Amino acid sequence: MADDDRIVSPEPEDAREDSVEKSLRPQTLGQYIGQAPIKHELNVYIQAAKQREESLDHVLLYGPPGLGKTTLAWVIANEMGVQVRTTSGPAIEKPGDLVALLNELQPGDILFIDEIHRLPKVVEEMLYSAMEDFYIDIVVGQGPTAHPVHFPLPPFTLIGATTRAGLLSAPLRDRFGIVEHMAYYNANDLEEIVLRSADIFQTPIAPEGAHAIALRSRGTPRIANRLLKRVRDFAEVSPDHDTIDPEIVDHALTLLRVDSAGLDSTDIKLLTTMIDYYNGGPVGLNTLAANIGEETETVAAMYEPYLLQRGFLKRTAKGRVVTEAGYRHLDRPFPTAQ
Ligand SMILES: Nc1ncnc2c1ncn2[C@@H]1O[C@H](COP(=O)(O)OP(=O)(O)OP(=O)(O)O)[C@@H](O)[C@H]1O
Ligand SMILES: [Mg+2]
Repeated sequence: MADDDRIVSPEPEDAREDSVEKSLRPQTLGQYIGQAPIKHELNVYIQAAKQREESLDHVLLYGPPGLGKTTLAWVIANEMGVQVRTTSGPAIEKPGDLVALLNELQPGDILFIDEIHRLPKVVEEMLYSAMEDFYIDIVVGQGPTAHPVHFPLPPFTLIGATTRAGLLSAPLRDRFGIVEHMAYYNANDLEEIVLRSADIFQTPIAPEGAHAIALRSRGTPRIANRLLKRVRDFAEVSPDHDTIDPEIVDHALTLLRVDSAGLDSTDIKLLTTMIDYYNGGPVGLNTLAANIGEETETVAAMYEPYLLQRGFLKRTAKGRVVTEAGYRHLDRPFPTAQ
């Protein structure tokens, strides 16, 4: 199965899912569920910036895909009462693309750059003066007529989002006054997100049903919303379930091969390969990836983070090791030292 076909992939499935997501996006900090420490901090900075009638300091949001970075950027714009322009690192190919974007900003506006770790170096370097002192120097013309032009910018806020904070250069990272790490959501927050989305879809759901979906959503709102949509289909065609309850959730997600902890068949293959062929580890990531027929990068980015976070896997100096909780989840006896 290709990675982007995984029902529990944290990446958006397609353009259709993208548009459903837009309809589910909270508009205000009050509607934004979970991430309490981040909301609290941002609320202070937003109120302070508004009182001083200044633009908000630049914000860097980092964390795994699907946790609500893009959503939060729109919420911030809404709370500040400013416009937001969105783009992404790979979309800004040359300095002229950045100039065009910056040129359209009104004072206080937000420029949102997704996947900011993928900005070309020349563009990144232009951002330094833009972020720090609100100007850029560009060279106009070619050959003997080329001359530098000093281009002042309105005060603006850059919001950068990245799943790979470690790939950002220090000079860029240091220019963000506000740096927030997005954490996986707990089951209560995900339950609330599912209930809110079901309300928007006008789908009847029991709180226990929402909780059952939450437990299988890998700490990720995007996955919670996707599982809700799939379960809703099952509930709608089922003669004896008009409300989503734990029974129909279990039925639907078992058919879709998402287990009680949100693991799919690849996650399980990964863990059982480690147990059956390597005594639970330690195993190197490359070896493991080759064994289950996946790219190392894919295992590192898509499978491992959640297994680590759930405590089914741990990293050691010698490689990855299946934990006792991992064995228990698979109903396998944990080997005791002899
Ligand atoms: N705190 C939240 N409360 C309610 N819904 C949320 C929250 N966070 C995210 N969502 C929902 O989850 C979906 C994914 O969020 P979003 O697109 O912002 O994720 P992302 O972190 O930008 O992902 P990516 O890294 O793939 O760009 C959206 O449909 C959004 O409505
Ligand atoms: Mg996003």
